[in-house]
Amino acid sequence: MRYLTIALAKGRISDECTEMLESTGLNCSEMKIESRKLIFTDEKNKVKFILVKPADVPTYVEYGSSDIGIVGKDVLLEEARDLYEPLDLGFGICRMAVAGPYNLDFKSKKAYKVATKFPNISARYFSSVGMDVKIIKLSGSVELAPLIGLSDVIVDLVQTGSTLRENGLEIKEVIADISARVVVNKASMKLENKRIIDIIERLQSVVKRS
Ligand SMILES: Nc1ncnc2c1ncn2[C@@H]1O[C@H](COP(=O)(O)OP(=O)(O)OP(=O)(O)O)[C@@H](O)[C@H]1O
Ligand SMILES: O=P(O)(O)OC[C@H]1O[C@H](OP(=O)(O)OP(=O)(O)O)[C@H](O)[C@@H]1O
Repeated sequence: MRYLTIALAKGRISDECTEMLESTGLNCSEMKIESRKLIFTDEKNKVKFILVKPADVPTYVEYGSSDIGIVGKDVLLEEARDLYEPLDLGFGICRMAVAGPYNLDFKSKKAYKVATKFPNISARYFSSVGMDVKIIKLSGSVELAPLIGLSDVIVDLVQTGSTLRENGLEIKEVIADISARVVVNKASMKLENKRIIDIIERLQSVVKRS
């Protein structure tokens, strides 16, 4: 039996990911130990886990280097890869939103400058509402951009709203609800259907219980 490979997003969602996988009976406990190791093997279940940057999870899965991936919906919307997305895991919950200063009249629909880590999501959203915008790609601390005149608004993730509030910004429009999702390579779903469906069903039963 060949190993199935599961790509996990490093960072914010990785702990909840490993906990959920562990509660399905898979063994990835080694991943919780602080180390620089990026690949882990569950010999009993013939599964390998790889730890990659969130934005790279869809790439590994689309090319078949991983059969399964677990990653935020924000990354899936931004990367728009050709994958199956069979399951919402119900954690990593936040929203993708347009935000700007309290005094900005967003409804005036003028030609805004938009700072964001998500240029594709932003371009699609503003085109769908018929607004002509200039998109400025940043890598983080996006809330800073309107404060120092780099942009008029931002498109970013909002969870508690603290980052917006503490920088004098508010949500103008919500673009999408975000949470961690399971994705599957299309060929793997055919070739390893039974094993992959088994993992999805086990994850699904843990999601229902939580
Ligand atoms: N404030 C937040 N609240 C809840 N979930 C979030 C929040 N910010 C990000 N996420 C979710 O967690 C995932 C990982 O976020 P994380 O901050 O670890 O990575 P990143 O900063 O997007 O990636 P990179 O390390 O490449 O910069 C995101 O893709 C998103 O789905
Ligand atoms: O609504 P909140 O609970 O304040 O969370 C939202 C913040 O969390 C994320 O940033 P992150 O911490 O990943 O840092 P970043 O700016 O480097 O992306 C996101 O980009 C927001 O800035």
